[in-house]
Parts: sequence; structure tokens; C-alpha cells
Amino acid sequence: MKIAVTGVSGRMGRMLVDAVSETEDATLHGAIERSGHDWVGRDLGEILPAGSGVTVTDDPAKGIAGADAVIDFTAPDATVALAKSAAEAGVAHVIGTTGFDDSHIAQLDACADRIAIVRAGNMSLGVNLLTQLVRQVAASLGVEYDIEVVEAHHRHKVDAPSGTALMLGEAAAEGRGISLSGMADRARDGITGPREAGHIGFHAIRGGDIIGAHDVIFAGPGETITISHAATDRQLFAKGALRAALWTVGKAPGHYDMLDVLGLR
Ligand SMILES: NC(=O)C1=CN([C@@H]2O[C@H](COP(=O)(O)OP(=O)(O)OC[C@H]3O[C@@H](n4cnc5c(N)ncnc54)[C@H](O)[C@@H]3O)[C@@H](O)[C@H]2O)C=CC1
Ligand SMILES: O=C(O)C1=N[C@H](C(=O)O)C[C@H](O)C1
Repeated sequence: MKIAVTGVSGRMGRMLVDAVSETEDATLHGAIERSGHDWVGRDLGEILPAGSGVTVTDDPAKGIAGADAVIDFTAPDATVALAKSAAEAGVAHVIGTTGFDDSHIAQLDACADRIAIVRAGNMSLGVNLLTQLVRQVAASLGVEYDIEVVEAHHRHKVDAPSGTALMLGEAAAEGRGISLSGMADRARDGITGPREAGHIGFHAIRGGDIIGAHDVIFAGPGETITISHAATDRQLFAKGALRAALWTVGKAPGHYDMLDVLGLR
């Protein structure tokens, strides 16, 4: 499978180049970075040995030309622009990027009418298994159990709450049969008054080099249940993204997630 990677100089982009080189069924076919980046125009192999022979481009259409799939851990606006190029080129798009708003999602939905898009705020098997568990626990416990999602990431992360936290919060809301919008408390400050029953709280810790840690807390009368996940190596996400890319072979256009890839739906 011919894979293009965008955001190739990023924390995840570098991981993906290595993951592709270590995967028998995949070869690195394209490398993309933002305009003005000093890697543009260079042979990737000069910087990342596993990228030898692939020239970094800032032209998405050029970077994905001839690829079967492109893997994208960048930023929301970049991802939407790339999805439009991928839809034109008929190239599957695996999206790890987080921090989307409703407008971004609507544009990705439109692209998914033409190509297979796999988008997940967390590409790990563990977190996607946990979303199923959280949904079940939330369905089993009444609103007397207050749900709070706490996440911690490295100091460089630019969006909050994390995509993973939102996945877990959405799973809890689905378990309760409610819509998360209007029930999410994403920041508390000042005299807030008592906690509103049925709401789901989100808290973001930022600091150091934390890869990604998430707790879903069910605080109830006389007991507290906590479901936790801690990532310790970004290769976890890169391998999940590569698994998603290989999964897209032969798939019809659509907007998929890791539950589809992992057969957990
Ligand atoms: N779904 C998952 O499992 C995971 C998702 N992420 C998400 O992936 C995203 C990136 O995370 P990191 O790699 O830590 O960030 P990073 O900042 O290290 O890397 C982002 C890269 O994208 C590049 N970029 C920005 N605009 C671009 C454009 N228009 N064209 C091409 N490249 C462009 C940047 O130059 C940079 O190299 C974040 O949204 C993060 O939340 C991160 C890890 C796992
Ligand atoms: O920015 C990161 O690093 C991560 N982002 C994803 C998220 O927003 O949940 C996934 C993972 O936690 C690492």
C-alpha cells in the first residue's frame, strides 16, 4: 500500500514515517509539510532515514498523487483542505487530527461522500475499547453518578479538551441516552453554583511530556468508579493509524472511525 504522510515533521508525522517503514504491506509514497517549512524541497531521508527517496512537498495534491491513502495528524484547517484534495484524487484519508468544530466536520462529511475517511481522536485499541466500556457503565448507572472526564497531555498540545476526552464524554452521553451538547461543563471558574445533575465535566491538565492520560470518573453516592487509560509511546497511535489505512482498501466512500476498523461496532 502506497502511503503519504502529512505533517511529516510533527511529533506524530515522524512516528508515522518509522511505522510505515516497519510495516511489510506499506511503503512511503509522499511527504507533505506546511508552506514555508524548511523541510520542503528536501529528500526526507536527509532528516529521517526511513524517508529516503521521498521529497517533502507543501503541495497536498502533489504529495498524495499516486498514493492509496494519506495519514494526517496536523491541524483542523489543514486537514479539511487536504480532505478536499484527497476527495478529488480518490485517495483514502486517515485523520488523527483533533480540535475540529462543526463546520470542519460538515466539510469532512462532504468529502466522505467521495472517499473513505477514517477519523478518530484516538487511534489506540485501548481507548476505543474503553469507549465501549464507558458507554456500558454510563447506561448502567443513574444520574446520581456524576461523570467527570479528566485528561492530561504534554505542554505543546494546542487544543482542549482532548479529542479522546470528547470521545469518552460522547460515549458516556450515548450510554445515558442524552446529547453531550448542552450537557458538557468544559470549564468551571468563580461561583459556579452546585453541579447540575446529568452534566458531564471536562478538565484538561497540560504539562511536561505527558503522552496522553485519561480518567473517566463516575462519582456516586458512597462510591466512585474510575476508568483510566495512559499512553506511554506515540507509536501506539501511529500503528493504529497505519492499521486504519490498510483497512480502507476496497472500502466504499464513508466517514468511518476506529470502531469500524477494529470491528468493535
Ligand atoms: N488520533 C490520535 O490518536 C492522535 C491525535 N493527535 C492529534 O494530531 C495532531 C498533531 O499532533 P502532534 O503531531 O503532536 O502535533 P505537531 O504540532 O507536532 O505536528 C503537527 C504537524 O502538522 C504540520 N502542519 C500544520 N499545518 C500543515 C499544513 N497545512 N500542511 C502540512 N502540514 C501541516 C506542522 O508543521 C507539524 O509538523 C493534534 O491535533 C493532536 O491532537 C496526536 C496524537 C494521537
Ligand atoms: O495531542 C496529543 O498528543 C494527543 N492528542 C489526541 C487527543 O486530542 O486526544 C490523542 C492523544 O491523547 C494524544
